[in-house]
Amino acid sequence: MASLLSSWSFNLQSLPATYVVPAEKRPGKPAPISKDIQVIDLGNLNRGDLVQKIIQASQEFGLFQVINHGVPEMLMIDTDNIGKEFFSMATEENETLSSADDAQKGWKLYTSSGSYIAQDFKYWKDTLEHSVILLRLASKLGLIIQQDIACPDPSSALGVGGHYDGNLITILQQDVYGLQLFKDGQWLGVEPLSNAFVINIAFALEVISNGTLKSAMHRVVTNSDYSRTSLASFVNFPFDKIIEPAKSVVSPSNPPVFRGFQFKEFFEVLFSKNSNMEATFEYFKINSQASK
Ligand SMILES: O=C(O)CCC(=O)C(=O)O
Ligand SMILES: [Fe+2]
Repeated sequence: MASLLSSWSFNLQSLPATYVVPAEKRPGKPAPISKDIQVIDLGNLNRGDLVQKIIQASQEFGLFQVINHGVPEMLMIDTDNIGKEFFSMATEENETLSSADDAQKGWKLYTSSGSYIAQDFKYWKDTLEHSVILLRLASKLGLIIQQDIACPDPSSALGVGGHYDGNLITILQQDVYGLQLFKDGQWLGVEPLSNAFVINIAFALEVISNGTLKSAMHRVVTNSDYSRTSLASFVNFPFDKIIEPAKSVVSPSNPPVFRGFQFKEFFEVLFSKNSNMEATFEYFKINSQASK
């Protein structure tokens, strides 16, 4: 395992060349925080209005925030602090925790990208990843804690490059600004709110909704003043689960836009297409004229 960024990157004067993102993918000028991204109060609406609001936000942005979700703010702060504490622990301690058989153990500790994303440059982040299997729901939940260290050159680096998540939805907690959403040709900043979860529509839900709900293209930028910790819970499926447009949403007048596939196939195709998300989406579309 390459050394964790957290162990060597403090007080660097310049960005090491391997972290310099190719010019066309660099963050460029700072994106404004968008006031259009909805913050939905789960405690304040009747169910019908709430469902409408969530559907609308999922169609329009593919990303929204929720407050009054029932998770105590103190617990969210404590969890964030545990993430920070973990990454500030002595390096040797962290690195002896990690080994080649991480996949079998159900957790991984790594720097830069996850294993299925092949990149010729590195992302400015460390990740601790857990895989939790919820047997009763027959689903899988991946929990990751990520840390983007204060970066010597935020305009040339990325915490995570632009991507869509492949799972059902992602539930995310962020403490410092960094998350951005791509919409209508521009990057919009997602406001960090200490009491909110960001909900991200991911590719499998776009497929299940037959393209009605849009998965959100997003990325993470770094900054030079603060380290950023985020916790993301990925609601996943067992790898052999068939993902396809729900029977209740397809009809002769609304034919399926995506073909059915095994969940694991998404990651295989993504890998075979060198992490090109658009090409991966196209691969699963029945008719490539279909809108995205
Ligand atoms: O750190 C974040 O806010 C988002 C991370 C992310 O997009 C991912 O890991 O898929
Ligand atoms: Fe993501």
